[in-house]
Amino acid sequence: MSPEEPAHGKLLIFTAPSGAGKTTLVRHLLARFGELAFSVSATTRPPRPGERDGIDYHFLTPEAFLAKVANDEFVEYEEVYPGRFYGTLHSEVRRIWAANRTVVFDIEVKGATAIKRQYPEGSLAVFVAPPSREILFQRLRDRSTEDPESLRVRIARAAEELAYADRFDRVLVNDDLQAALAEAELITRDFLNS
Ligand SMILES: Nc1ncnc2c1ncn2[C@@H]1O[C@H](COP(=O)(O)OP(=O)(O)OP(=O)(O)O)[C@@H](O)[C@H]1O
Ligand SMILES: Nc1nc2c(ncn2[C@@H]2O[C@H](COP(=O)(O)O)[C@@H](O)[C@H]2O)c(=O)[nH]1
Repeated sequence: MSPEEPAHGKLLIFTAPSGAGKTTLVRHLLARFGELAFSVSATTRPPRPGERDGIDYHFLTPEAFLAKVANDEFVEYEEVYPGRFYGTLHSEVRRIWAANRTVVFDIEVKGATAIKRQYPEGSLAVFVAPPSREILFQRLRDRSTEDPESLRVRIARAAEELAYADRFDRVLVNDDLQAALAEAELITRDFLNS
């Protein structure tokens, strides 16, 4: 923990391969539970249509991102795809805990593991599993956010990430969306009340 962080609050981590549905679940939970606040990650990838700087991500140049790395401003960071960095800022965790809220993360498996390692107390990590690899890849294709090369890289990485499921506290299978949203709500309510 960085020395300036206030008393340790709770952390709710949603992790999964790309396309499994963690952003969909997290958005729903943020609308449903006022106690939660989203940890806005920093990234060097360009914004997708409709994404807003400071809301969906802090969109940074590679130079600005690496300056923050050198300045020890990240809880964790990963080069998730070649040349594409993503990281959790200490300032986000501090901001949310200072407001007495629980930090919610939408993060890939290595970053989730790093956060769990740094905050073993007060954290819950939920792995969102797709019903099958084929459905996962189909969802990624249907989302239509990636160019063919990015899609290929995400699918290759997703195959590796599926093997991480057992390392987290809970596995939530995102098959029928309404059922998955209901289960995510139950998990969140139990965690907030714990
Ligand atoms: N249960 C579901 N049934 C059908 N489609 C779904 C379901 N859950 C999510 N989707 C759709 O699948 C796509 C991927 O979902 P989402 O963007 O939430 O995944 P993600 O895990 O956040 O991916 P990434 O890591 O790439 O950001 C989206 O188009 C979303 O609307
Ligand atoms: N290690 C981290 N991974 C992160 C962070 N923020 C997001 N992510 C994950 O990156 C991939 C790709 O995201 P996308 O928005 O380009 O689809 C996805 O798995 C995110 O969850 C972070 O701060 N650290």
